[in-house]
Amino acid sequence: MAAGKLLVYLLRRDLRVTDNPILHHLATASDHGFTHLLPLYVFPAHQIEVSGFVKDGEKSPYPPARSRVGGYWRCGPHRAKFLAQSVWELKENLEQLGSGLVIRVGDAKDVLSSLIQGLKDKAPTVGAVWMTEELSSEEKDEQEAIASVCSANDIDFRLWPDEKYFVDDQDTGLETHKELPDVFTSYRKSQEPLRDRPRSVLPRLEKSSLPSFPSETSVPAQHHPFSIPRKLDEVEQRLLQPLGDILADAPPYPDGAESAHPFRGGENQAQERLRHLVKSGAMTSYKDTRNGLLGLDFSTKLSAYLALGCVSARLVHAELLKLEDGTDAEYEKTPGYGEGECDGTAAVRFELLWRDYMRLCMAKFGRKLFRQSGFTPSDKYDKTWKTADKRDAKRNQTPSPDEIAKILERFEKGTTGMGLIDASQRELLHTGYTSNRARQNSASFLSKHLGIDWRYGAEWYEMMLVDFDVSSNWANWQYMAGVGNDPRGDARIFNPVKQAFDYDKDGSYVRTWVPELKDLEKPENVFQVWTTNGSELEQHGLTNNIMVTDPIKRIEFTVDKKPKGSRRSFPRRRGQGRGGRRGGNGQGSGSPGTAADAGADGSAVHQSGYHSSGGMGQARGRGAPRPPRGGYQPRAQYDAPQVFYNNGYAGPWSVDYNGARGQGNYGFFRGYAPIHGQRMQVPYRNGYAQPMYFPPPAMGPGAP
Ligand SMILES: Cc1cc2nc3c(=O)[nH]c(=O)nc-3n(C[C@H](O)[C@H](O)[C@H](O)COP(=O)(O)OP(=O)(O)OC[C@H]3O[C@@H](n4cnc5c(N)ncnc54)[C@H](O)[C@@H]3O)c2cc1C
Repeated sequence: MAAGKLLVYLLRRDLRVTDNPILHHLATASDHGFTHLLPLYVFPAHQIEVSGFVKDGEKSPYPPARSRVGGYWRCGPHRAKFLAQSVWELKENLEQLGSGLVIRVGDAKDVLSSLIQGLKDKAPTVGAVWMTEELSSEEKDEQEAIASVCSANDIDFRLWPDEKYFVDDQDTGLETHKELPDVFTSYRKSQEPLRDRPRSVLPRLEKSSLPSFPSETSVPAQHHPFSIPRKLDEVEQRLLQPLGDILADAPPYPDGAESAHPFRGGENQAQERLRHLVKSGAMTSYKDTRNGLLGLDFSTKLSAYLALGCVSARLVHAELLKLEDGTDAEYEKTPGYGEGECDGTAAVRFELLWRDYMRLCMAKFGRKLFRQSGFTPSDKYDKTWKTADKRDAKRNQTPSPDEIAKILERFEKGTTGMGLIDASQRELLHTGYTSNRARQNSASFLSKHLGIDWRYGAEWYEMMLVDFDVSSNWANWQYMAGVGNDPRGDARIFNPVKQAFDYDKDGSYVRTWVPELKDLEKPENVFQVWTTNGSELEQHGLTNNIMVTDPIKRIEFTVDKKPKGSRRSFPRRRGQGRGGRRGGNGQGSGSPGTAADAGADGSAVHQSGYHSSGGMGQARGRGAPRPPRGGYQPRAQYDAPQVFYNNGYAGPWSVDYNGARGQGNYGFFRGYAPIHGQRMQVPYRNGYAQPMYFPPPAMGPGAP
């Protein structure tokens, strides 16, 4: 090996050669002084189980990579695979540039120490270690550990800013992270217009422009007791093998169900996906489709690539600019070509800013990201969570810790009896992905409806999500659990039945992922199977199904009021006309439970809670929930809640959203919400459920 100076570039979540500041610097600066470059990726033993790489007869020196609260694997099979593919593609791309990638497993500081020792007194010697800075606590600890290894060996260490985000850290206007507003809207306003914010993408690297890759024989082998296979499928297999069955008796993959995220990892795949999204018009229509639940293109599915740094947010922005400015003939036929920013592309930027914001919150609040009380200041925190851990449970916790453990298992498997939640959980289990809408509902269900420690959910997601990202996941869970930076806190609760009616009108999504329910006639039964009448249950072999006999939560969803201005039923109809489909559904005057529970206004009042406990134990609100201000806000306004309804607030509560939203829609949203309960009324006409209109009747089909 030639004499010289070697730079070790330790990659983590910057798995790309395009728009990579470190590689760009090495390829273009003439004064960095390195003759050799050793790009290094380490599968980190504390975050991903690496015992599959241990040689026969040996034992891993590292503890199992399990989560703290729920004891789950920290990285499940979907992300492990996607990560391996991304690392492999990075290796191939570096090789195409005339460089390479060394892949190792273990603790990064152990790997680095062993490399430094192995290269000691050889040429080239290790002159420096560089890595991209991350702001999460574990990654910061790792950075410090690497820095101390370097310092002990008299080696330079440098952290580079992480440039995979939308607005560059230097351009946010924040002097320190402490200045970050606690409300997203304030931060957003400080950054608008978003289209002007991102920096340009760095130029593509020329072949052979990087310092030489050291000869293979000079690079010390993986440290004991691990061995690294040379083929991608073997690496994948070693990562997956220790994980075993994630859940015993998990529902099988449903026949015919198609993953919304069938994508392979890697930066080429990311760029291909990005170009497809722009060319197909999916970016143009994003604002209208982003709340979809089934299919590939209702949303971008770029999250997993963004999380691993296979693509930078500014590259996404740059591709949108080509469409908006009409500067790339490839997009000539795409709607919106050359017409500037449209609602769809603006909404994508908006979401990318959310991602930035979650990361900045993490920087601001540090380890509070993982705290049960979240970002909430201790003096304002008064919650009690239900737990499966006997040591942590309050005395007389109801349900008991053992019962909570069973409830959690059913939540994870998707057998709660709440259709939307079960579909989402099964989709997640089988594919590693579930939509933002479904995630919000699942998180709200676990934390607010069931009152279970939200960290179980966050850890479960950490294991299962293909796109897990520490700040996006944990801060979104906090947000949904009411301990994060949602200004509405406890007042924002998603009703999964109403949400299902809104976003899965005919139940296609639930039918796809919970196939036991696919032949049920009425969506309301699909959304809560226990509401189905006895003969239909029997007909479909569901009579003894646990989702019927013991639903974890019952939400009374009454169908007994006329909507204002509504004229027709849900847009997609199967079978006969209105009367045949909606009639006699048992949800109106004859719905199960409603007659017995009829309240003063003739509609249902239902004590909703655990099937066995009859209470949520969450009557600790900080004031009555407010209706949204400023009229109906479509999702693109984002800060406006989709659903408000009571959860444990004392006293009768009556809100007329007609007035509040100013558009005359959603008039069904009124009445009393009992303590520990929710009661919703969907529009009801001639005995049939009516649609919840969007757009509002003033513009849509229900307009007078
Ligand atoms: C409980 C919960 C957990 C979540 N966990 C993660 C996670 O671990 N990793 C992750 O990337 N996202 C997470 N999200 C945010 C969001 O659900 C996903 O980013 C999105 O569903 C990914 O699909 P997509 O790429 O098609 O998103 P799109 O709708 O196409 O959005 C474009 C991009 O914007 C970003 N984005 C969108 N919504 C959000 C958001 N609410 N917060 C932060 N970034 C957002 C993502 O990078 C996404 O790829 C979570 C949301 C909730 C409610």
